[in-house]
Amino acid sequence: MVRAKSWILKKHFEGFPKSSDFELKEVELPKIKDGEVLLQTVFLSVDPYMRPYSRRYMKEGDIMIGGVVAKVVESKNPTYPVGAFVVSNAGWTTHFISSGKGLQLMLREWPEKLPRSLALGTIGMPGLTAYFGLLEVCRMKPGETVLVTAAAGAVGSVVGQIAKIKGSKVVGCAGSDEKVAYLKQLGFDETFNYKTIGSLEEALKKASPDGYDCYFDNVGGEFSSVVLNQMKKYGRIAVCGAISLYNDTVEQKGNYVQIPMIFQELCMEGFIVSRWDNRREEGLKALLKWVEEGKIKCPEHVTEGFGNMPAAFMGLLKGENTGKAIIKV
Ligand SMILES: NC(=O)C1=CN([C@@H]2O[C@H](COP(=O)(O)OP(=O)(O)OC[C@H]3O[C@@H](n4cnc5c(N)ncnc54)[C@H](OP(=O)(O)O)[C@@H]3O)[C@@H](O)[C@H]2O)C=CC1
Ligand SMILES: CCCCCC(=O)/C=C/[C@H]1[C@H](O)CC(=O)[C@@H]1CCCCCCC(=O)O
Repeated sequence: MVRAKSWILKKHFEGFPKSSDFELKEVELPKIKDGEVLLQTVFLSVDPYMRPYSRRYMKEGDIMIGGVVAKVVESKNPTYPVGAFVVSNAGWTTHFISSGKGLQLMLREWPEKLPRSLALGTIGMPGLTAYFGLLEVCRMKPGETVLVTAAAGAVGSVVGQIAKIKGSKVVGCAGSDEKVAYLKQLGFDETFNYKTIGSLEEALKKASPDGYDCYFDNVGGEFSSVVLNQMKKYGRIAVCGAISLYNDTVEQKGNYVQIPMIFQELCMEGFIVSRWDNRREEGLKALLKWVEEGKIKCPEHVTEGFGNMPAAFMGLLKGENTGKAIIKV
């Protein structure tokens, strides 16, 4: 018999999450039936969406939502033999039983030398978000100037690197001098620490005096209102995330967007990466190829130990991670 440990949402978050909002529970899993598999989690992901998602879609007592990489340890389903690795939205749990529904076998061509954790980051959901957000929503063209926020994170670091591969100038901002230095190593052309600049308007102007063709928006809020006035004519804004707002208890009142949108004839589009589920394999293969060619580097911030998941999640929301935040069981 296998005992599964799971992190439960004990109390809905009010403002910034607290340790007491989570509870660790242990249950004995039943024997698997025909068609089922028993999986052992190897890596887990913490992502910003878990904060707004929990309020909208979860109830107290539910297992925290999230993606994992897991290994098949018992199988009565020939599609998932013992030893196979899968990606699944199993949530914050060490073991689980599945009928196979929702399991995604890892790419057959996954190279031995690449950490499987990348299937939760650069060669997974965040990498696909960068790929489709930049190429399909921003419709970036060579020679254009791209601005990306939360640039040292899982999505932002890939956006910047794809934009360089595709021949644009990239401006990235992040919340510490170490992160900003790292962006330079990734090949970003201009970078700044948004927490230490005097004036955001001046920092944006200095980085690109002619303005921006594309804005890959990971943070939303006041920051993005300022960016709107620095967009070039016919600029495109991919509204990917709004992490600066996720922990708010009182809704922020921002500037209206219409005037800059009309004068500059901007296109602003929100998106969820699952829109391109039918092109998932194309995106993953492109990302894997760039990683293998050394054109995309894959920073990771790995926390050891399943017991540290709440701390890793809160750390992500505080900006402790450079690259993808991963938990190694
Ligand atoms: N639309 C979609 O389908 C998807 C959207 N997303 C969104 O993309 C964004 C980035 O996600 P992801 O790459 O996984 O996370 P990251 O790895 O970028 O981690 C989050 C980062 O956000 C930054 N941050 C935290 N608080 C603030 C704040 N108040 N203002 C500005 N920055 C802040 C921190 O970096 P720093 O130190 O620089 O502040 C932190 O490291 C999120 O908004 C997320 O919701 C992600 C996946 C799919
Ligand atoms: C205001 C919330 C913005 C969340 C942006 C974000 O980070 C999205 C991440 C998605 C990721 O692809 C994996 C998910 O499950 C996240 C989506 C969560 C909300 C989906 C809602 C879809 C629906 O209601 O149909």
